Amino acid sequence: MGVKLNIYKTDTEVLASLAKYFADLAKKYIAANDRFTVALSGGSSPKKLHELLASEYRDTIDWDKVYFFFGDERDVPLTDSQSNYLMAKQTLFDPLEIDPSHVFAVQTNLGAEEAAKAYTLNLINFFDGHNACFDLVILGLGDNSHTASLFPHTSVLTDESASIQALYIDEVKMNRITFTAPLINNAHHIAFLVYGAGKAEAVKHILEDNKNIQEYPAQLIKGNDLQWFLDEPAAGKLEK
Ligand SMILES: O=C(O)[C@H](O)[C@@H](O)[C@H](O)[C@H](O)COP(=O)(O)O
Repeated sequence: MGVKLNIYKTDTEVLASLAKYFADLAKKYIAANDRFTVALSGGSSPKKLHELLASEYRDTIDWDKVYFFFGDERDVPLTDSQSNYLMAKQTLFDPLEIDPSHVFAVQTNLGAEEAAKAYTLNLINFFDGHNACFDLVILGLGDNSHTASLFPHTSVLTDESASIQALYIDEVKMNRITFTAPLINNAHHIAFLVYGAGKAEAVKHILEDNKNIQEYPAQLIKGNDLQWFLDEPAAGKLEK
């Protein structure tokens, strides 16, 4: 399957569509495998998605069979306002009273390098030694065309291993722990959640410009089912 663009007039419609997609996949995989594995995105865009899932889908998804991971994390305490884990805890895990044993936070208390190694072991254990294959990976997009913590001109962009890497990102002046592109691309389904005119340039770079992964890292993301959930402002620079 190729890339599917789901473009809506407003961010509210984008979020509603992705929430339904999430719910449909959850039901499908829970019915098939008795579990649904999802890697969440950080940043601010997913907050409203989480809140929508925790409210509109509280009673329609068997949340006790959903297992949560993080496509990337900042090297800060899990209580820090910059923590992707804390954002998800506040907007999704706490409202839904998710069993903490079903949430795999990056153990940043170990330090970035050790946290990446520990996370890799967690994935090996969870996926019984097989290459981690998430049912769904949700991604955001930075206005500089990064996704997860795959930032322009960083060493992780050419890492061909399906793994978790820790690296210092000069652009944000902090260590990050991130899935590599091959690990993301192993997923059954990948969904970009991007809204707002500020992302329009980056969306065009990723979807229409010539291949240049150092400048536009999100071009690395490929998959069997790769879907973009966009509002019209974010899609505003695409060829009509
Ligand atoms: O840890 C992170 O920051 C995210 O994983 C990152 O890749 C994010 O998705 C983009 O930076 C977009 O962030 P916004 O949604 O806040 O624009």
